Amino acid sequence: MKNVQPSLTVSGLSKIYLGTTGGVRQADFELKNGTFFTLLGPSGCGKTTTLRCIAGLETPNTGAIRLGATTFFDAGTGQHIPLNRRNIGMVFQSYAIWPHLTVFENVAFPLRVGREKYTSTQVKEMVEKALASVDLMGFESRSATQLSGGQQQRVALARAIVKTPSLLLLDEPLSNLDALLRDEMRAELKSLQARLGVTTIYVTHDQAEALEMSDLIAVMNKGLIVQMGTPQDIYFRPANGFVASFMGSTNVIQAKVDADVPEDAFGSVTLASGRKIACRFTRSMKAGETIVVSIRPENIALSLTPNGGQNVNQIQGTIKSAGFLGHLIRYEIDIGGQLLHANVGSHDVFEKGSSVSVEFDFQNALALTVDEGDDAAEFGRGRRNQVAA
Ligand SMILES: Nc1ncnc2c1ncn2[C@@H]1O[C@H](COP(=O)(O)OP(=O)(O)OP(=O)(O)O)[C@@H](O)[C@H]1O
Repeated sequence: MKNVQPSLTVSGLSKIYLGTTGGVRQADFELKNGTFFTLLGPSGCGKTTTLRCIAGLETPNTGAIRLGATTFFDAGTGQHIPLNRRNIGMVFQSYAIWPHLTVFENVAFPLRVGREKYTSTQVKEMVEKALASVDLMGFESRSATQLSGGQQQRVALARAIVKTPSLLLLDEPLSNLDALLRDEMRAELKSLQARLGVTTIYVTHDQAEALEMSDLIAVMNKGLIVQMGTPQDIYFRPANGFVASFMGSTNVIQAKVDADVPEDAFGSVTLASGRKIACRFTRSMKAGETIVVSIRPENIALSLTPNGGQNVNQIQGTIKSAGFLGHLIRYEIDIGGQLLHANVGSHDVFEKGSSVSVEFDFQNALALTVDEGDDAAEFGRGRRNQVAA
């Protein structure tokens, strides 16, 4: 890492909207050149605010933003480079394509209004290159209104890259497309970004999108970056209960720590039912602390009689419901007032109401802190405990 010139450095960035508590607080990140970086989090967590500060559309309250040797913004020195001098390409959810202009003129727009002057041959070359990158050759003279949603999105992308930006900012660019097209565009967008090698910041609230496309993800909650890491880090090693539950597909149940546990160790916790289980702790925790335990549905085995084994938790539960998913059945199991989901092979059929042995390895039960500001009790029930198939 040491020898790589950081492409974008954001340090101590805060922007809180006047008279509100909304915005972003103390965001810090450094992106290597060419990184696909995603700001991921629920609605209102501050993703767009962060992006707008980097673009120069908002003036931060504190912090600094640097791209290589260029300071975009520094609250300490008062430096502030305006948007049109940051060489940034942007695409938003609403494509902001001009309906009265042709595809060519939409893409050429940044070349016509910028400070730099281009000859008509240069404009033609640059627009054609950008249109070829998004697979829209031959559409130059079409009116933007004669395009499908997906094609309009490509035009917006072509316009964002026509000046070969140093930074590409994408704010939920796929959310207006239907599910099938969205999937297709994810792969296309990722390969276009890799081809261009442009550092990209992508805003989304869609976990799958973030996992599939990113080199690095920052999960945000209530204005704060609560975890930053690779998709694998975020998925397999969530920093706390909020990240685990936000990433979906996991059981998040409330528990209390039985005795002090050091970092990177196994320890015992007590569930709401009074049942004790062993968990893996990635950080030290104190006796009596309220925590959440994350257990992935695919790591739970069900049987009519306990199989037991070394380093395996065994809890008795009752099948509440079953959902057939083809190759899997997704069971909802009551374990003494708390609900767990288990995805098991569809050859293992259990009747509703039957008593089952619920088993999972100690190491697959991850003890996590409850995120600051979130109510621990919220994690043990209701929506927070819902897991996607
Ligand atoms: N111009 C503004 N004035 C006042 N408050 C604002 C303004 N823009 C955003 N906010 C508030 O700041 C918070 C963060 O908003 P932001 O748009 O950054 O969230 P987000 O994570 O991008 O959400 P979404 O996914 O819904 O777009 C929200 O509470 C929002 O209501």
